Amino acid sequence: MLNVERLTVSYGESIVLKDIQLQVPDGAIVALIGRNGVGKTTLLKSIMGLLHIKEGKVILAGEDITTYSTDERARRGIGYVPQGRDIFPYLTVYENLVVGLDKRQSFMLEEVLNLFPMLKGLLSRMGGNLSGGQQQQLAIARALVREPRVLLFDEPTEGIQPSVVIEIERVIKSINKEKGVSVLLVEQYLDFALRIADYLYVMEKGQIVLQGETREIKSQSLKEYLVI
Ligand SMILES: Nc1ncnc2c1ncn2[C@@H]1O[C@H](COP(=O)(O)OP(=O)(O)OP(=O)(O)O)[C@@H](O)[C@H]1O
Repeated sequence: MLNVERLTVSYGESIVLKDIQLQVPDGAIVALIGRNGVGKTTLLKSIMGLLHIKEGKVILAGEDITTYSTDERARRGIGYVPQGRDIFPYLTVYENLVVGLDKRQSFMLEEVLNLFPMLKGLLSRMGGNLSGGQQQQLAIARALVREPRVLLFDEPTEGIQPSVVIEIERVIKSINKEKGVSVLLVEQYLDFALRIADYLYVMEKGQIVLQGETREIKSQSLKEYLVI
């Protein structure tokens, strides 16, 4: 579904991603893990077209989208739930969901709200008045209304209480199994990544240092890459 080929990205003179190869197969859940500052967010932003790519390609369903704008990538089916969630604080939950939405997509709203019953009761509440967990669910719902084929999550469990983490896990598994949405998630919460992902990539200093099927990777070797 999504292929990143030999991607190199820099901020000014400093190279932050070096020669990254990563694949999200059709219908798979892939987790990218690694310590703070190794380049995980930079990779998601590069896939989304938010950063200039120095070398390499991003391929979506066989099509080279490397030169496409962020909007064009979104239209072609890449959804993005950024770190910090980017909810509009002075828009209502409903407005946050539909802002910028095409008329064609409005019918998806009902279906998405069924995945998040909690949001149904909050539609007229201001986005800024929601808890962190509610905002995370709103950010996921907002991405889903746009019917992505592949969904990128940047640390969906960060700062979220355990009961909501379970809810988010349920939703991600459900959209993956029932809607066939492929998922790439960046995560520091190792147990969550191990529970949810079919395939894991580990990143260190801008490079992929370990990868494999989740069930085949020893959690001990993962911990070695994650402890400070
Ligand atoms: N806009 C920027 N300008 C310059 N350097 C940046 C910029 N954004 C990030 N960096 C640097 O690039 C490196 C990778 O950052 P990135 O945010 O991608 O890491 P990360 O693995 O997602 O970390 P975290 O888990 O803390 O979000 C870091 O050294 C960071 O300081």
